[in-house]
Amino acid sequence: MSLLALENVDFAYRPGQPVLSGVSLSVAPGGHLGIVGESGSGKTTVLRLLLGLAAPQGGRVLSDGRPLDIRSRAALRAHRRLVQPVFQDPYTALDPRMSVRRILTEPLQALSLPGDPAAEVSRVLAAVDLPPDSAGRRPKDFSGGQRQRIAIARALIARPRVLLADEPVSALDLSTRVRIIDLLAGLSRETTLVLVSHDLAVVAALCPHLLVLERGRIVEAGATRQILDAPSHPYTQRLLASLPRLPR
Ligand SMILES: Nc1ncnc2c1ncn2[C@@H]1O[C@H](COP(=O)(O)OP(=O)(O)OP(=O)(O)O)[C@@H](O)[C@H]1O
Repeated sequence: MSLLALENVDFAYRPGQPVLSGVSLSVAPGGHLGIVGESGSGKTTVLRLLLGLAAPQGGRVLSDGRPLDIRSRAALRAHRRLVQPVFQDPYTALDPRMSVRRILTEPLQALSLPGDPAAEVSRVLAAVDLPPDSAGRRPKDFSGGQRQRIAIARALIARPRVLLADEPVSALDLSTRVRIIDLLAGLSRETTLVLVSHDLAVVAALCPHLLVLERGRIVEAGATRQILDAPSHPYTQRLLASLPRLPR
């Protein structure tokens, strides 16, 4: 069964201006999914719906097989335990006034998760390769790549089954990018990644499944390697020609 799905979803921020039309997708355990498309094609909006930050006007979002009603606090809490986000910019994603310990333990409190917070903080800091004494420091004491590690640790502390990542490395320099990609690639089998990225090399490295969005519609979906090798839709062909390619 899928962990997360969109079924025939329509969405508009403003009436009469559709942003997503008839979008269906399904995230199976371990089936890392990459989402690509031109700027404005609706990638971030797909992630917002998957996160439960907005509800579609047509179709439905399935959370662990059940229709998600974001008006229900209980349903949203259950959904947040299933799905956690990582955003693009590690500089704005972390509250500068908080210690790393507080940043990391906040989701535990918000979701009333069991377990010893100190042990959980140690667990996730180790998972993202940060030293244990990071907990007492503040975001300003860390580099961009280290801040993104903190953001990933915050997402992981709730032991989500799906990590939704919106351009998680595009704000980082090249060598840091590679290290964060390695970190995401090494996620435990229990965590499935849904990744939006402009960088096809990043998507190809992390996601065996790919979905191509053009102006709010899916024009191609399937095995990443197959689509990159032989894109069947003209939009995908143009997109591949205009985006950075994976060196082979
Ligand atoms: N909060 C909003 N209110 C109104 N329109 C919005 C809002 N957010 C996005 N849009 C519009 O919805 C469309 C899709 O935006 P979205 O951010 O999902 O695209 P994207 O593919 O993620 O783009 P990018 O790659 O530039 O981040 C765009 O036309 C955008 O202008």
